[in-house]
Amino acid sequence: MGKAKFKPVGDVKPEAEEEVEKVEEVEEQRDAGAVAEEEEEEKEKSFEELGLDPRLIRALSKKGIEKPTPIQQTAIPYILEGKDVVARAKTGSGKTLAYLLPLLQKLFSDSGRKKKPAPCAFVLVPSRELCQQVYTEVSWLIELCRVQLKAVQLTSSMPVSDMRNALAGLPEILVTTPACIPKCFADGVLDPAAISESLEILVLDEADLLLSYGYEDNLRSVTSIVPRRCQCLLMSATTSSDVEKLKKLILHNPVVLTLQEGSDKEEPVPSNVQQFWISCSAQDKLLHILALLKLEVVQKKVLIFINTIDMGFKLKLFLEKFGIKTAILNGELPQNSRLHILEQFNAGLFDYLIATDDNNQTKEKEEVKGDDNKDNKKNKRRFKPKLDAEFGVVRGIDFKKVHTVINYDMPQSVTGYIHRIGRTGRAYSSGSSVSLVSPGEMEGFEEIKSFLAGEEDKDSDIITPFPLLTENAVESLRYRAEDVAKSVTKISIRESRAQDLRNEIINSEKLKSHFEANPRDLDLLKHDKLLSKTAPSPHLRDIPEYLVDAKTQEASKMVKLARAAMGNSRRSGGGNNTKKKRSRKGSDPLKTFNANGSKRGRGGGGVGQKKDAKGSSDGSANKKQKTV
Ligand SMILES: Nc1ncnc2c1ncn2[C@@H]1O[C@H](COP(=O)(O)OP(=O)(O)OP(=O)(O)O)[C@@H](O)[C@H]1O
Repeated sequence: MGKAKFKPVGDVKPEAEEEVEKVEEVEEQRDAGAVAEEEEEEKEKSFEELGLDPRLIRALSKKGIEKPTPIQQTAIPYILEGKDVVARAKTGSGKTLAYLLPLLQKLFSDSGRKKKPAPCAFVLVPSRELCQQVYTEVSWLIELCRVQLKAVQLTSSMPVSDMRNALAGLPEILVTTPACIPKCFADGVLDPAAISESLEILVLDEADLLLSYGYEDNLRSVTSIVPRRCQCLLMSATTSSDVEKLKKLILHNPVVLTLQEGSDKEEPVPSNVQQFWISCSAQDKLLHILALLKLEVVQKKVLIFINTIDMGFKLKLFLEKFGIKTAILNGELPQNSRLHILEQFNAGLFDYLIATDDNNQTKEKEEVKGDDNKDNKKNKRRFKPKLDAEFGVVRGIDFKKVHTVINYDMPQSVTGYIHRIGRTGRAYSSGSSVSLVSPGEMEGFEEIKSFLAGEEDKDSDIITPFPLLTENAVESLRYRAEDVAKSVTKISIRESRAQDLRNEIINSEKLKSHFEANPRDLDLLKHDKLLSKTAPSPHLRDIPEYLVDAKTQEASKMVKLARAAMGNSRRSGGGNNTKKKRSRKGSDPLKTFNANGSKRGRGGGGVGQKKDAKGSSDGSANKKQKTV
């Protein structure tokens, strides 16, 4: 998170000029001293210098958070001043605390006074998972600060009686989705007039996603009762016309902050994420993911994205046959199960999570065309899933310690790519991504690449070919992979999906009561259990050494060594990892090792300098390539 600059973007209304100038002043001051790296470092502000309350600083310290990220350094003072703020900063840059800290500080001064008839701070997020995440974050801050504030979360699926109970203690902070508020009005749980009287701060988190989740009408009914004096904050990872629309709909003369790191170019993907790709046919994707995971040339934990639920089950069943256990996360699972899977994954209880990243049912309808890219009219969908409209597992979720994101299926949009990749390399940690790109996905992939490279740098290769898998290594697995793939039939996929759903519904009930009694116990149920009825046969579980190409074997050893050096063993818990950053940097084989033989020197032929897709090896095409 090194050097950072902020500058105003977009069409700020004339009356906002004063604020924008202030932002420019900030930028000028930073630029003036930006010659020497040390000076730049010196200018980094501490939480104290941002004017944060000592209670909050102590609470952060207890959680191992010692210095603010760039977006926090810039946004917090403006929010404390009472300005409306639009903050755009890349995924994992710490936007949640950037608004929660000043929001809480503002409420501190009110705590102890007479309770208001409705919450005075609303945080609106696009999904239930995010609701839970933000609620958890705000709850530990309140707890550690020992202040008399109360936060609640509401989602549309809650029974009205639960909603009433939650609001009965007159909470100051409400974390919810936009869809839930009109429902609360309709059920008489929230009173619009009381909100108009009480509301002081409104936050739209993940603003770039709110409209794409279909919340426009819901948001309009909320904004119609937001009082003029209310401070509005809009946080987003990408710039889009949706953000602009929301800005116009809700904000008054906002300060617009855009985080730019290192250069003037906007880089929406964190610079500490190395991005790779592998070109293969749609049919060969199973083979390639098998090679990546079985030969252990990617760092665990691994988050694997697919576009349809059936594909997730196909992948799970396929990998199971080789003794690779995975868990599945998608919108048809009950909410308790989803939250539990997330908690278990974050706690390091399993290494591989296969996730479907949104609730777009049209994609689900395409599943029959599916992975083989074949139109097959006979294959009408028989299993119609009931997807949760507030499901959004990927976007904005703070997956902990994910080292690798794999796009098994390519996302359908540039924004989708950015949000997926943003699940690794969060805050000050490092990560990498590997995208499996079939010929049919190449157009979309090129679009993503040119977006990331930007207008001026069209030829630069931010996403480079994955260097640690040789063709021999992949081919050595082909026979087994193809044989096993045939055994994963549509019927077995359907049965597994139905079985998994049944299991999780039962689990969900157990979880509900269990969580009530033991909120901290994570190990009640295993989500990465086998779905196939037969255990993997030994000849598939253990790939004989003679089959594995020597160079890939060496790469795999390096990855394992790096894992050991990083202390990234399975079942490692949470905690602050900034202290390990140095050794992690030095030992990541994705920076120091090249399967083609050479170790990477400063100007040498490692991953960063590896030949690009067009065959350039002079490094010029890779000048945007970041090392982790
Ligand atoms: N100042 C800090 N120092 C260290 N870690 C931090 C700091 N601020 C936040 N974090 C941690 O960084 C991670 C990412 O933060 P957060 O989820 O707020 O990112 P984000 O910008 O909202 O990402 P996204 O756009 O994907 O939602 C979290 O685990 C958070 O606890």
